[in-house]
Amino acid sequence: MASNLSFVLNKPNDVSFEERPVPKLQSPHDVLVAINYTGICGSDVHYWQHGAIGHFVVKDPMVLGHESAGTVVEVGAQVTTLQKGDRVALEPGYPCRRCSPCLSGHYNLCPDMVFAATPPYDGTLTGFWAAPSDFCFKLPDNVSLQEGALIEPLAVAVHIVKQARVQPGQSVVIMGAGPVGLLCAAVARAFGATKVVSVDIVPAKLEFAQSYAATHTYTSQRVSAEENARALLAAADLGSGADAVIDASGAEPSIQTSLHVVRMGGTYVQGGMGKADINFPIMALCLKEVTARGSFRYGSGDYKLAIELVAAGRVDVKALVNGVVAFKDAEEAFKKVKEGQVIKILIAGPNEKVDAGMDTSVDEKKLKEAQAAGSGGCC
Ligand SMILES: NC(=O)c1ccc[n+]([C@@H]2O[C@H](COP(=O)([O-])OP(=O)(O)OC[C@H]3O[C@@H](n4cnc5c(N)ncnc54)[C@H](O)[C@@H]3O)[C@@H](O)[C@H]2O)c1
Ligand SMILES: OC[C@H](O)C(O)[C@@H](O)CO
Repeated sequence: MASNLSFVLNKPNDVSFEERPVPKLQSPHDVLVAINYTGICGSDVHYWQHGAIGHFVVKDPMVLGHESAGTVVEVGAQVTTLQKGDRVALEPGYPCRRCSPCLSGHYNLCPDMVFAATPPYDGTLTGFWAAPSDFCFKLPDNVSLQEGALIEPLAVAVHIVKQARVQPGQSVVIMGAGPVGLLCAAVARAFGATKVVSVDIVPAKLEFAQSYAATHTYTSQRVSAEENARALLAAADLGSGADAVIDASGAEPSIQTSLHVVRMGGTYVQGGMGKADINFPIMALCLKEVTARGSFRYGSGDYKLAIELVAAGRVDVKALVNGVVAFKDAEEAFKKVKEGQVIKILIAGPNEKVDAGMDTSVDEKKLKEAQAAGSGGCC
């Protein structure tokens, strides 16, 4: 059997490569998948740097990674939907299927969720991954395995935009032009929004957003939230407010501005995960009868729709990928994400050949801007 080398976080800033046993199928409904590509999420970087996100604390060594695509190498006796050789996007969280949220169709809210690279559970930066077959989504022939690794963050964006109930012809403002915000912009366009405004504090990110999916951009100012909102509405010609505002930054000033940007009776969605508690303009929420919703990971139908959007050419995920590195260079890739040098970088599986080296050249100006800005923080 090929290598099951795994990229393990031992403690903050201490990672190692370990050969681990190839996982066994736990049920006849499971499949074994050889991992081809894995993207890095802000939460992976946060665990690597801090060893914890909220009450999720890395106490024992944990394999990182949860944005993966791979190839089926073994199928359980009861699996009817997949066969060996199928290329799949992996949904990395497995709910209990028995609790009230699961039975009501909101399995992403399952309190007993087993989620990859969320302690105490290992992640997908490994050679082989065993998973329930209904959480492995076959990729159409025109969707590559590298695109498959982007389905996870795209499903996050699909869920957020669904929570915003975006309708054709509407205006949507998206705070944050990191991978999640950019993908929200692309999904909002695919849902028929005619005005999509990307907002960030880093001009270089907005330059990319404009070339990607945004119809308008706005550089957030260090002024009061009301003043910032007024300038944003004027800059994007949004009149008295946007139909929907999505926070994909987690930053307190962005959340505050959002409530002053949304129109009377509009919708606000909290997708970003920053500080647990902030000052929130609750009077604006009340007086404008704003509908506010949270958004957590993804649920029924989100992976399927994410794949369909890519297959149909409605969302371009390839444009976000700056490069692919070999498995042995995983820590370097983490450093590049932390330093804001890339939008998305993929790590090839330990048994995967990497043909072209990534372009590691760094635009010093963009890097400095990104480092100075930081972000709302992860989770
Ligand atoms: N809800 C979920 O299930 C879920 C899933 C994945 C990620 N997230 C969260 O979504 C957020 C975005 O994820 P990401 O990977 O794109 O992160 P990211 O850090 O790459 O992007 C955040 C962006 O927000 C910008 N920003 C910071 N302060 C701002 C401000 N005041 N106004 C406007 N923009 C500002 C940053 O410059 C950055 O471009 C993070 O908070 C992450 O934790 C949520
Ligand atoms: O995309 C899924 C997210 O990264 C996870 O929920 C993470 O933020 C916490 O485990």
